[in-house]
Amino acid sequence: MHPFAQYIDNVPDFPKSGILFRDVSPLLRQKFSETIDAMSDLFTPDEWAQVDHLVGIESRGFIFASALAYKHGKGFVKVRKPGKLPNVCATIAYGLEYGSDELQMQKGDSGKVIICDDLIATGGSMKAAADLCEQVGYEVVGLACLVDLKALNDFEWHGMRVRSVIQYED
Ligand SMILES: O=P(O)(O)OC[C@H]1O[C@H](OP(=O)(O)OP(=O)(O)O)[C@H](O)[C@@H]1O
Ligand SMILES: Nc1ncnc2[nH]cnc12
Repeated sequence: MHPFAQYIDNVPDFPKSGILFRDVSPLLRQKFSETIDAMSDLFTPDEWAQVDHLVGIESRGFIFASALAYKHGKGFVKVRKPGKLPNVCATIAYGLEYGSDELQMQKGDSGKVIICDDLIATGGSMKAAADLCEQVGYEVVGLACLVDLKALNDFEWHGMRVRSVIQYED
């Protein structure tokens, strides 16, 4: 087990019956810099050099995308839940482990992006974000999560796998 796992709370039946919620809040409280550095290490210096922006998926993805953008001197781009962004260019409905929702983006440019989130479960949120990035004009060159619930997905997008720091196999 990854040493960070001791700082992740496993909460049964949250937010719905049958969901085992992996709460990374204690890890962020106690090991924030180390966590961001570990996500940074998912990509080589050469890979970082070609990136223009970090994309964060609202809301927990904002934490990681913004910290990595600052660390690497890159731009920060938001994927948001409906009704929060002006000048929306694209909207996608999606399903996630415990519900369904929509994500939205503003028009992008031709920049290369890495999409960040705290956790991938079914992959619904990550797929929606990657499809949105493509629709609004970005080139997706990386997908990154702190936690991958591997039993719930075999996710890839256009042949690209998600890189993660911590994996749960069951
Ligand atoms: O792989 P999936 O099945 O799509 O689930 C993963 C998503 O679920 C959580 O977001 P949530 O929508 O709960 O929003 P939050 O970040 O605002 O808590 C998490 O932060 C991921 O974005
Ligand atoms: N099991 C889970 N724990 C934490 N966040 C989640 N988002 C979707 N599924 C989740």
